[in-house]
Amino acid sequence: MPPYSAEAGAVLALNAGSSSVKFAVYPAGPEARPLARGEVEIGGARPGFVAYDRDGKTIAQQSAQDDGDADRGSMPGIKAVMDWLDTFMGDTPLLGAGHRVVHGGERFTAPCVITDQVLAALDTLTPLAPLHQPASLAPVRALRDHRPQLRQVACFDTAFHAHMPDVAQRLALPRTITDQGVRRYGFHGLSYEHIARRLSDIAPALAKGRTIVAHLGSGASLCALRDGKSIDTTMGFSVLDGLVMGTRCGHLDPGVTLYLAQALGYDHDRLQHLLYHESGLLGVSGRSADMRDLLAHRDDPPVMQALDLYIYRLAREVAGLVSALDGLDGLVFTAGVGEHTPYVRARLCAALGWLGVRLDTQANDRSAPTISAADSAVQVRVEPADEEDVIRRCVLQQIG
Ligand SMILES: Nc1ncnc2c1ncn2[C@@H]1O[C@H](COP(=O)(O)OP(=O)(O)O)[C@@H](O)[C@H]1O
Ligand SMILES: CC(=O)OP(=O)(O)O
Ligand SMILES: [Mg+2]
Repeated sequence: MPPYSAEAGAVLALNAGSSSVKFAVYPAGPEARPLARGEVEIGGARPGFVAYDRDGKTIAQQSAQDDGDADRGSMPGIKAVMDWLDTFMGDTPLLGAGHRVVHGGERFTAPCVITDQVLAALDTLTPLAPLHQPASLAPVRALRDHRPQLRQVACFDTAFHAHMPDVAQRLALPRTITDQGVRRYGFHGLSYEHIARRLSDIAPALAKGRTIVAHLGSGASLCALRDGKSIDTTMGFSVLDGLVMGTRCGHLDPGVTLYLAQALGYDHDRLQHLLYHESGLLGVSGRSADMRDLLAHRDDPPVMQALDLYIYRLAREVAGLVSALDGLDGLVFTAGVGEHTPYVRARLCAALGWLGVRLDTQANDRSAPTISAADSAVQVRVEPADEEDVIRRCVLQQIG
């Protein structure tokens, strides 16, 4: 039985990303500490799920069977989590579940309860995020099948950027096109919202200032925060823009896609696969999309080229956002690579030396909360990503 007042009930937060679904169960009250959290691996070497208690102890571990459980579309992983949750919760009612939904389009700029109509509207956004949107909505459907009465809430990755200035949203295309929603949206908004809130708690001066947050995971983007609000970000119309990512290309001259289509006969599906799954660190290194693997093979020249390009493009994009912000007070690293890779942080900070960024090498090596030196003109921090907490707050607000 969970160690809290059972009558109060609990809420579930599901964060479907490109390589996993993270989940957390919380007491339905002001307490932000999850009762349990875990991760569903989709595909990969060991599909299945694992859950941890409040102290990080493994309390459930289950491998998917060999009968197609790795298929994300049918979300058997979620079913396994729900079965486990039924036991874990005992008589405690589950009051609601919240989901990270990658695309809210022009219509959904705030969290909302998912009705049949909302779900149908979110389905129509799939062409805007062809791989992520179905992955976001699959857990919604799986939960609806498992618990038809459960209230579900959608929390949008795009919403945090909905009020960026017009120049940051606009593409230099004819208005007949941009009027149809072809514009820059930005993503990873739940992660940025969490960091903005954290900064207001732990570094209020920085929270009011000009800060760039580097969300470096499988997908990667930067967000320029002024007074805690997004004023620009590196992902745009799609999750392909901006930084070099694990398997995505980042910023790419559109002429390349025209050339591939015309001269090399690439059709839509082949182009999509190339840009989403075969490019980025994987494409350049020819070895892996995983930063840990790449760091272990730095003596391999294509691996080093991939790392060099990753850092170079990060530094260029940071410089672009410094211009948008008219300067820089803070730089915050978050998500898998951002939190766990001193090498990437050290190289990026070295490339930003011209801005007065100075690193405390020892603090960086142990991924301390503050990794800039005392004489640095920019405060550099490391903060764990916690999209689940943002989802928790949205659920409590919507069902409260
Ligand atoms: N300890 C680590 N050292 C280096 N890289 C790591 C470490 N842990 C995770 N990563 C990197 O983080 C990536 C996943 O980040 P994460 O934020 O969990 O991604 P997502 O939420 O997009 O699935 C992995 O591909 C891996 O490259
Ligand atoms: C928006 C996006 O790229 O998400 P992820 O990092 O989970 O792939
Ligand atoms: Mg993520």
